[in-house]
Amino acid sequence: MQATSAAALASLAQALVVVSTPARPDRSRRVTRRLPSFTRSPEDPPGAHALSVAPFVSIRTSFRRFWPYTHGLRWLLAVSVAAAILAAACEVAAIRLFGLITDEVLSRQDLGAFWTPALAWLGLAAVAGVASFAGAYGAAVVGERFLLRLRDNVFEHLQTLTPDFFENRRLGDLMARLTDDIEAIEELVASGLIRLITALISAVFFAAAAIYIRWDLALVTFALVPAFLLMAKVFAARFRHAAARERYSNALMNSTIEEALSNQSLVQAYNRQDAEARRLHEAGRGWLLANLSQARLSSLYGPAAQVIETCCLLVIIGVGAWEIAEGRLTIGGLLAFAAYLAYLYPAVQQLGEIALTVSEAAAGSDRIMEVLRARPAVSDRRDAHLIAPRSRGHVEFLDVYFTYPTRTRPTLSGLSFSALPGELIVCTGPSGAGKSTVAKLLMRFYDPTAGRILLDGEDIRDLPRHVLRDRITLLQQENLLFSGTARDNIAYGRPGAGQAEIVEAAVAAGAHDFIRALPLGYDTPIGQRGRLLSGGQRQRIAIARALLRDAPVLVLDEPMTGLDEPTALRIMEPLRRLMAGRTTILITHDLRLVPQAAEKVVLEPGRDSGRIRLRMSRRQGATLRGA
Ligand SMILES: Nc1ncnc2c1ncn2[C@@H]1O[C@H](COP(=O)(O)OP(=O)(O)OP(=O)(O)O)[C@@H](O)[C@H]1O
Repeated sequence: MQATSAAALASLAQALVVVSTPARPDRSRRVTRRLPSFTRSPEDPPGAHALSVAPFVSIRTSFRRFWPYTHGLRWLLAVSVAAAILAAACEVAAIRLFGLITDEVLSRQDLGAFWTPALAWLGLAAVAGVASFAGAYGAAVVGERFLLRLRDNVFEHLQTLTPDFFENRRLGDLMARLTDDIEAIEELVASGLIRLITALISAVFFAAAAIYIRWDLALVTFALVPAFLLMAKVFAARFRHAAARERYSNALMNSTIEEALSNQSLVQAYNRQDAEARRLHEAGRGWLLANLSQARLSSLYGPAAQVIETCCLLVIIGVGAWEIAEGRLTIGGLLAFAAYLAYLYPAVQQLGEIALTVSEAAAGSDRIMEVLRARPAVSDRRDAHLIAPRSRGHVEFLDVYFTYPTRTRPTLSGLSFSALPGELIVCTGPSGAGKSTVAKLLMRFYDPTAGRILLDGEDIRDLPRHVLRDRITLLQQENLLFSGTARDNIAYGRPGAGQAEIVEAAVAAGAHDFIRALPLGYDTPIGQRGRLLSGGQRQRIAIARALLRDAPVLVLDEPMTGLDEPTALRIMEPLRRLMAGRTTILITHDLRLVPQAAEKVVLEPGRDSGRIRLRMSRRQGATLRGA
């Protein structure tokens, strides 16, 4: 008889535990993906070498680095934790009521005793519901605001880096860092922290409640808790490597997609669609392998935890049945005890899972830390100051030497020239001689290795970079336009410019007529990088933008590139208007459109030493501007 009731109890307890086991929250808002080993795999498609693996940083260092971003959100973080704790406390009390109902109502078959605890239970459920909502929503607000703030900050930092940083990286990889990796940090610092505190406090609550009912029985079952934690520790180390591998293959895949799609006209013109599809397939396969290995680890973790949980359950049922038979425990007491454990183990298990999520998040954090550690090739001096409020536009290169950081041979060796205010200097020479490098040095994208560059007699390193760049307009070889409207692109030269000024600049640039003929006039979208326009039209928009900017120094880097002769001739007039009254450095290897008499700086790669020699000829007479 006793054996039958013990068996019934056991199955009841089992059912209770199954039913009352709380739903486990998603471990991560991102899909978690893991892999055990991390070396660049032979499956990596070509181009993988352009990606680097971020060095591992300790989780504590990552946390300390990003914790300040929670500033102003910490109160909400505390509220979320408090609400989650309140919800857990309500659950503890509800389980107690359940035990009470079992003993007082079900065992004694006394319906009269049912109503008071039932109402109390209902009240607790309502409070727990509100608290859960507040906790979850509060955590979401903290997480999202944290993400926004961190992304803004990382993006701002990226914009302080000089163009060489971007030239040495793949855009898809940077995009992945600004999206997925930043989310990973959020899981480490904001939602991860909330989950950790909540799980810890829930574990303490349910453990205390179980001890309250039967401390000796509780101690027996707690003995298995360290097994959970040990298991999580073993898994966590593998997860970190797996996540790093996944981050890497994700970035590789993003880069492949970004490059293939942004160069579609080239891909199609060269019939390379299949090759690009294969490249993406290989990158996708790498990602697939990474995800499958992660899935293996995740799938192993669940059943392993289940085994430990089942051991605990069997101990409770066995000992509990015996205790009831001995009259030392009521059925309600055993059920409540089992229910507490049913809540306790997921909380403990969640603690273990948080360790895994944090390990995974750390892989994303490593990649963001790497970006944040990057320093611009040039920076403002502490004592950088504004010299004259208006620049005359006198540019001088004094014995300038320059070697690119990734090169050993100098690109410029002892370059000297001077452009007086309003003067035109033509910088010419064969391809690769260093002409565009002159523009990069003047804009301070790099600093000379030796020698000085002066603007109005002051070393440009003594000027704040934004002041220097306000005084120089760069019209690049490749016309860089945004995907907005014609108006947006011209106004980019001077934010806040009115319609009349925009039209005036467009008229002077010879762009007004074709813009007016566009379907929506100035409001016509010009496509990604202005690709809905012709090369000459793009150039004229760029000239209008430069006119609006109205800086005293103008650097024209191969302004006729890609234009046929008639188009180039049509551009000459707007260019002349742009150059009028400005110091102009015209970089070109094509002297056909440059008057013979223009003053020239000729860059020549040296024949014997491989160094670059400078020959400069200054001639008087008509210049392009005056022609
Ligand atoms: N970011 C860079 N990092 C390393 N080397 C570079 C970088 N940019 C240019 N170089 C090298 O510096 C040299 C000069 O390049 P630059 O672009 O100044 O030549 P250029 O005279 O303007 O050529 P072109 O007329 O073909 O545009 C080249 O050998 C080039 O490979």
